[in-house]
Amino acid sequence: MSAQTSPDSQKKVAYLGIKGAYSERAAAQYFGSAMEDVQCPSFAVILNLVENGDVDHGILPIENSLAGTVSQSYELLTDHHVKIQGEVILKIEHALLALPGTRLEDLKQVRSHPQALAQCAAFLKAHNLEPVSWYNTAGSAKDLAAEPVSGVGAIAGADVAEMYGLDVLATNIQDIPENYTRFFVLGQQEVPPAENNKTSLIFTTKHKPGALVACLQCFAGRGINLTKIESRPLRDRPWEYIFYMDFEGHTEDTTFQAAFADLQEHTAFVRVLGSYPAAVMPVAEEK
Ligand SMILES: O=C(O)C(=O)C[C@]1(C(=O)O)C=C[C@@H](O)C=C1
Repeated sequence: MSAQTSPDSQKKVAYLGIKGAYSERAAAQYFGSAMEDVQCPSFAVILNLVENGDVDHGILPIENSLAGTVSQSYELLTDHHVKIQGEVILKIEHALLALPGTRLEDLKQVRSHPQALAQCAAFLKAHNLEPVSWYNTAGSAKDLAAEPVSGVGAIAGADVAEMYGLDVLATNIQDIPENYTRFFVLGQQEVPPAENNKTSLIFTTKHKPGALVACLQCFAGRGINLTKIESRPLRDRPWEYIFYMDFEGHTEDTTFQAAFADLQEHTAFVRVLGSYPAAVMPVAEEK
């Protein structure tokens, strides 16, 4: 982990990887220049830093429109007491990078973050390339440049090639051109309502027939829109599940408060992960 020095007024923001990583771009999209980078080797380090107040914010990828949920992120949000304060949606366009002079047909292996490898599965298969997991997209490019290995490429954003002295062999190699990752902005405190809010919460049901329907009805019956639902196994209770849900609204809205009070009657455990301003989808660039 390394922090780059900057004026005191700037927010310390922890993200996975190094300059050029998608998490760094998401952070820059959200905070602009008011940010001091705290580069982290894993998502777990980010959560620890935020929870202990060692940074102001953390950036955590939560789901990708192609590869789905980043399950480790949900597990970390369950285990750590932090608040979701915002969300960012970033368009992800992957490129295949390699050591200068390498041709596509020279490559046998490609390194990248598992999420990026999953998003480019069709390209890798079509070119008979073996995916190799790396801690971060930009990190896989930097490490390849620092310790060159022939026959190995890296998947990262195309502009990362220039940063670390690599060639771009192919661009837009994700399975579907419209590829987006949603990130949470984490902090320690709740944030006040903005114009369009969302609230994320986790709960377990009372494990009886209709329990989940009753939970959903607390919100549906009050006209509160559900925007995401996800279930994960409870690690210590096989075949029981924890539910992650995102709703439109803020915990300070009276309707939301009524729904939440009702929900507490139907759940064995419930926790609000945070209310935050909803992100806007990036506008498609003119071709
Ligand atoms: O490796 C990176 O650059 C990251 O920021 C991580 C991450 C992820 O875990 O989803 C972020 C966005 C992309 O979807 C691929 C990788």
